[in-house]
Amino acid sequence: MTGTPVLAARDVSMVFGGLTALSEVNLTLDEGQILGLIGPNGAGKTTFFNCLTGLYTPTRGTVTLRGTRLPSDPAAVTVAGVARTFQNIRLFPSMTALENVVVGRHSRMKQGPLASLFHGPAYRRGEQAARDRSLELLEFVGLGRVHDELSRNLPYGDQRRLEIARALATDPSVLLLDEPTAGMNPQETEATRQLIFAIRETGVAVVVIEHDTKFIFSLCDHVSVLVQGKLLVEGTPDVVRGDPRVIEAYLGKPPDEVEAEVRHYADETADHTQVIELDGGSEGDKR
Ligand SMILES: Nc1ncnc2c1ncn2[C@@H]1O[C@H](COP(=O)(O)OP(=O)(O)OP(=O)(O)O)[C@@H](O)[C@H]1O
Repeated sequence: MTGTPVLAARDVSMVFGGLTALSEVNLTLDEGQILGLIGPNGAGKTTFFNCLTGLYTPTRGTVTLRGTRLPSDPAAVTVAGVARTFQNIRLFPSMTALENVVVGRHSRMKQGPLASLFHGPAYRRGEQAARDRSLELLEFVGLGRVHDELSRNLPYGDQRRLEIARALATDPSVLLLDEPTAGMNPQETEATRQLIFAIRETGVAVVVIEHDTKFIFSLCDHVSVLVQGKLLVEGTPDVVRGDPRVIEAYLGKPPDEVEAEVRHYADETADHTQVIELDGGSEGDKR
């Protein structure tokens, strides 16, 4: 792909005291791409997301969005067009699903303090537009029917999707998802895979952290593998899953089991492709 990447990290390092959590990590995310970030526990994946979203200021290196350097300020990064979800769900439990999404929408609104103080017509129009867009997004993620439920009463999988709707409410160019299928059953995981394809179709590029490699390899155009804070391998799912260093480092298998693992993944993917074709899968499936 040519042109300026939508998101680029160059030589990002993050040192906590004596611990180097990230060492000169690079990432290039192109328009329309779904990129997977995998690696063992403690590899630095969430730290990297924190550096991309301004929560941490990298010790060294830069992060740019369409060529412009991003500030070390999470709110400003959101306004610039990078949204994220967290590994641990961070909803407002006593608010409804709709209210949670409207909160995300507010980061996009340009209401001045006087408008909100006097609740004038401009304020009311803005609030109505935020509500309408939030309802649309709830429909998009499959939660329209429960928009009035308190978020704490929603099943776990729905809470994860609600977080995605709230992130989308900020109108991002890039969406970062930290373990979006953690704790989900296979049906919910598949629904999430389809949702991410649908998000890409709306023009949002996506980076996904996930431990479920089957999910990552069947979802992503490009996969980066972090091990001990360093980029070990990157490339297409085929390149990455066939790399013995990945299987050995990531799955902790001794070399003589590597070949069996590679065969296992290849077989599973072949089976999966067949199911999708029988079901007449979407465009996203065929990528
Ligand atoms: N704020 C912090 N202060 C000190 N050390 C930190 C901080 N945040 C992360 N670390 C350390 O950085 C390393 C990378 O952690 P990180 O959470 O980024 O890994 P991860 O790949 O996301 O792991 P997991 O898959 O378990 O979520 C770990 O050794 C962790 O203890």
